[in-house]
Amino acid sequence: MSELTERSELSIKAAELDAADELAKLRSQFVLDDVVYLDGNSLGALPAAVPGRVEDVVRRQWGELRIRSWDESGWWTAPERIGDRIAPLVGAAAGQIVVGDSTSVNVFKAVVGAVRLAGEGRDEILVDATTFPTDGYIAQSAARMTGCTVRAVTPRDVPSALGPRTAAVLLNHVDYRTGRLHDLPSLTSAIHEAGAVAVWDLCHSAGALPVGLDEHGVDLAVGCTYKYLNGGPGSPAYLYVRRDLQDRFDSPLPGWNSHVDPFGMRSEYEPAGGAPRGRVGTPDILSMLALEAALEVWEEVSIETVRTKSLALTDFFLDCVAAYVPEGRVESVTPSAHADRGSQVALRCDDAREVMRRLIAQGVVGDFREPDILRFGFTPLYVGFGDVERAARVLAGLVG
Ligand SMILES: Cc1ncc(COP(=O)(O)O)c(C=O)c1O
Ligand SMILES: Nc1c(O)cccc1C(=O)C[C@H](N)C(=O)O
Repeated sequence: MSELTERSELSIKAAELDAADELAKLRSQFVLDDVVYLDGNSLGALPAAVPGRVEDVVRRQWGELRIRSWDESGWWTAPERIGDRIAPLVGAAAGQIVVGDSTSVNVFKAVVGAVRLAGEGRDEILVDATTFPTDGYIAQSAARMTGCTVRAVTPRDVPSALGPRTAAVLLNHVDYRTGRLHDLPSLTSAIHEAGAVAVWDLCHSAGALPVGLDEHGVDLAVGCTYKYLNGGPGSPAYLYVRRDLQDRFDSPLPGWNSHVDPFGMRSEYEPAGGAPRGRVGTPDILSMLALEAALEVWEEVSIETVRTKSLALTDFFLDCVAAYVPEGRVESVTPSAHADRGSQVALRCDDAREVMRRLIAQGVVGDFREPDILRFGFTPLYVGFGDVERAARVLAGLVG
């Protein structure tokens, strides 16, 4: 088939897929221009509801109500309330997620908390060898503080690395570089069989695919909200502590916001019950309420529908790349099996840094990851099949 015929066939296919896409209407709920935005796995696009909400929070809630807003505008309870909004997206019942702090800080709370839950005689922390670096750094420090050692293990090798000394295992649900989706149900169950505590980092899966935290008995989980949840730059992260562990969860950062009686101003620490035990200090209200507005877009969306579209988008991108880009010029390092794929496609390419720079200059925004990865994230709420076809076509024009 000639290149031109192939191109028009894929363009027609893209138009058909867009016409049949039940999520296509959501794109208007985001502020987007004619750029193809495939970097929502780093920073999600701006939901149209956010600017007005932030304006109200600043001008009315802060400007007019001032201190009264802690009660009257629901500021004080925002961490748990917004946690409950995230909960269904990651398969958690209400009352187990608290929003606040960065992912890194929550990794620290979760890993130290996990080691403390694991109890005596367990002094090894296994960490995903392919992890996003911050998790590894934090785990190292958590280990030093708790008298543990850290061992880096590739997720698929975790079952054979587990033993009677394993206290906690920190894993990424989706690999930030390759887009590989790890098998959360079976790894969690192997960790439990060994008597250890499972901590999952959901940064690259929450809002892109079903996680099933409760269903799979995950112990602790953390995630950011600025990627597929579109909370905005630096929006607060979250911590999940499974309900039956909450009474034993011993936070290494027991700030006054997690006290059972914060305004009692007591010198003795007594932890609150439930999700608020994961709080630390005063919540970052402006970012948090921007996130709350951003989450409204999920009101009528099921995460299963999002997953179906996500897989269709990444499949279609791989098809378009295969059709347009000369063979051997780029190589996908993202698994082709749906069961192993998150919501991104990573293409290895020798001159990836320069190619991404030129792609961005031509209106296709992905990102470059060391050493040679072109990374494209597909946010089903606002990316369409026409975007996908255009991205592959522009890429082919650059590398062909
Ligand atoms: C898997 C993963 N964990 C953690 C982080 C970052 O943590 P923080 O929100 O503390 O910057 C990222 C991305 O920045 C990430 O991809
Ligand atoms: N959090 C980020 C930031 O503050 C600046 C630039 C990028 C980020 C990211 O989130 C990177 C992202 N976690 C990644 O997967 O590479």
